[in-house]
Amino acid sequence: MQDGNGLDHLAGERAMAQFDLQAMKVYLAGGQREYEISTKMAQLVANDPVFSKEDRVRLARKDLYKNSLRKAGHAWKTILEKGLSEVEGLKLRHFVDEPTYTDLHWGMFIPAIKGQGTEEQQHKWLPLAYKMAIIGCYAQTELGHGSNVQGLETTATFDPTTDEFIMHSPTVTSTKWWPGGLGKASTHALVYARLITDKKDHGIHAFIAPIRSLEDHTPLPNVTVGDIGVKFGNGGYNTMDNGFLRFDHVRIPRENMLMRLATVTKDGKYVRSNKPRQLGYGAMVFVRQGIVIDASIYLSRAVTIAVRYSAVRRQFGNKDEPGELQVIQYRTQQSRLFPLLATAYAYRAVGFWMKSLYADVMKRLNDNDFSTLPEVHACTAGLKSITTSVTADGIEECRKLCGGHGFLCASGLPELYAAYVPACTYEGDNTILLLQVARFLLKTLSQVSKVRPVGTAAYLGNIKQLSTQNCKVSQGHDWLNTSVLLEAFEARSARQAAAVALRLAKGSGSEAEFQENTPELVESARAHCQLILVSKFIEQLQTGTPEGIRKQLEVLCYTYAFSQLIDNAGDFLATGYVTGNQIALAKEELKHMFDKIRPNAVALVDAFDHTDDYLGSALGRYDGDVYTHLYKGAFKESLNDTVVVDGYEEYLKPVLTQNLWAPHSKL
Ligand SMILES: CCCCCCCCCCCCCCCCCCCCCC(=O)SCCNC(=O)CCNC(=O)[C@H](O)C(C)(C)COP(=O)(O)OP(=O)(O)OC[C@H]1O[C@@H](n2cnc3c(N)ncnc32)[C@H](O)[C@@H]1OP(=O)(O)O
Ligand SMILES: Cc1cc2nc3c(=O)[nH]c(=O)nc-3n(C[C@H](O)[C@H](O)[C@H](O)COP(=O)(O)OP(=O)(O)OC[C@H]3O[C@@H](n4cnc5c(N)ncnc54)[C@H](O)[C@@H]3O)c2cc1C
Repeated sequence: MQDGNGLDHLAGERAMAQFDLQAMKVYLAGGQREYEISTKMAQLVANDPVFSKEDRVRLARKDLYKNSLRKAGHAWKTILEKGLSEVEGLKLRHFVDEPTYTDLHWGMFIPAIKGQGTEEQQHKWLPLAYKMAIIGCYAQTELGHGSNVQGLETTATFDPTTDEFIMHSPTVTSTKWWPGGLGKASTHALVYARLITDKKDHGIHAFIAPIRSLEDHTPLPNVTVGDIGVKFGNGGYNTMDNGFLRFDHVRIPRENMLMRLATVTKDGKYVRSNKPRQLGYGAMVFVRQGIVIDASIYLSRAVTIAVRYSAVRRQFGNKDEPGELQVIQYRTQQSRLFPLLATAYAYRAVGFWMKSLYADVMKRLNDNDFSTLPEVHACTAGLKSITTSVTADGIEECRKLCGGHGFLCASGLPELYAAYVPACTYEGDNTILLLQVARFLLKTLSQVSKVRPVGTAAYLGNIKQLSTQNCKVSQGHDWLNTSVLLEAFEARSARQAAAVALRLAKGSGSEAEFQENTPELVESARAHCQLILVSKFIEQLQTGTPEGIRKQLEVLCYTYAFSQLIDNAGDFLATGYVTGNQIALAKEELKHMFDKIRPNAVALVDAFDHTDDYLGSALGRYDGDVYTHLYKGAFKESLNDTVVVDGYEEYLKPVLTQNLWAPHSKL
């Protein structure tokens, strides 16, 4: 059997690297301490058989889910027994690499209580949640409404005679539908419902509703709850018990309404705090900011697989070189693969920045400073949208880049895609989120003469200059100036936003006109987000990047920016800021960047430091021994458990042995 020469090829690839690999690993991990924790947790998970991912795509749903419960329980036990810190626990969860109920418990239930609960409520619920004596989920979406949160139908009606809320699901469409962890695991749900006091509807508020017995886990009286069914793909998101939930006049104590933003008194009086109601969306902002770095991780996994495999795989050849060519040598392969590699790096850098942005807004909110909230909302919503869409498409592109073998589950790519693609929908449908960004841009532009825009919208303060001056690039290397590049992205975004704002301003201001212009609004939001991504990648590079990796990061940064410019050339040209010739010059520069990436490509994906266990891919193995492992893998296929397939006697043999012509055959 041919072993594909994989080992030799990747060793040769690694020898070509022109940067400090270790420094890059530390940079991508977010620092030396994070790097050490990451390495430790990756080993811990890889060496523990309970966390094995083997056969995940072959398990029936019930077994898959039970195994996922086993892993989550074991993870929790490991965290407690080893006394792991929060950062270590999160890393452990990361390497376990399975969506599960604990994600929603820690990722949304707890943050929502922290953000919306009073101090007293936090003291009551958080200790229980922290020791997992209760398991919580985030029950917002219903069968009838997900994006339109204000349209939710579940009611929480206050009964002053008993000092309780009556939780009720009045219609089929009011059934809670989708919450992760709700289906089978949760004991409590954070329910978003219409608050009604004295027949008055005060809109959507959050309530903690017990849903399962803490004694035997059975649903509480008048609660109907279960799993919504099998989802897209094998394995993937099917380890999660996304659930449904209905209440039939279920009573909960008044104190179970989270009352930081609004209160209902014992006698039924509704009192709003002076804090903005948008703080009720805080858990979503928290998760959205984290999704950007997650996008980088998922994309980097796919890219690692595709780059390593492209260096191992050989097809055709040319007269000038002996043997067949590695497919990574082909320009078309590079032009599809290297921008994705650069994108994974870009999202990592921007993800780091998002963390600081979020930390800053939290500090401000604690000091009752709400001034940056709209910008942070636009940023988190927009970048969540762009990065998840690009990553989902990027994983699929990596699958295609691996040819036929990419279609096998052994490549790791189909399951990666299935687990990732719902990120385009959950935590806000990506189009809905871009429309939020567009509304923010319109509002900012409408106030630009009075209020100087700040943060990521600051460039809109220069709208006049950006609308009148054109791009100065006359030779390819003119593009290798970050201010020239940034100005191009700023001008394109400012002009697109201004154009649609002007069109709307000329109209009657009706909702129908707004709707008519939503495609352009979405495009302008996308342009704004692409500008943020490019500018923050550049900014991150300019702030203390170690010498041994700076050059490579610059190459990746230009690769990212040029590919964005070229992929969106239509928009750039339509704004009139750049010419066709300038785009052509950027294309040439991009090819030069590919030449610089090529000798470093394998080392650049090694720097992501994904272990073989975590990647779970025969094509993306560190040693490049692809063919041996694909071949060995086939013997794990359950159809090969017997040499003669089950079903032969009943169904194959009769076909083979009847020896009759089909009645109407003309053969
Ligand atoms: C192993 C064990 C080990 C243990 C170890 C530990 C393991 C731990 C593991 C931990 C891992 C963690 C990972 C988590 C994973 C999670 C997975 C994901 C799950 C997915 C969850 C979900 O899927 S959960 C549902 C999300 N469902 C949406 O996402 C609905 C979208 N729909 C909207 O989001 C709104 O509905 C929409 C459109 C804005 C209209 O809102 P609306 O109706 O109120 O109307 P408007 O548009 O008028 O907005 C009114 C004004 O609010 C402003 N504004 C709007 N939103 C704002 C906001 N967020 N912040 C600030 N401001 C905001 C806006 O800008 C306006 O401002 P202005 O008035 O100034 O213009
Ligand atoms: C795997 C997964 C996990 C989830 N986990 C949770 C959870 O834990 N808790 C929870 O509460 N929810 C959860 N959800 C639900 C999720 O948050 C919603 O599905 C999401 O917010 C989208 O809402 P929707 O389903 O109502 O889509 P819809 O809004 O019905 O979208 C359908 C289509 O209509 C378009 N559309 C809708 N409104 C407009 C508009 N105004 N303008 C233009 N286009 C529009 C959308 O762009 C989309 O193309 C989960 C969903 C998934 C898939």
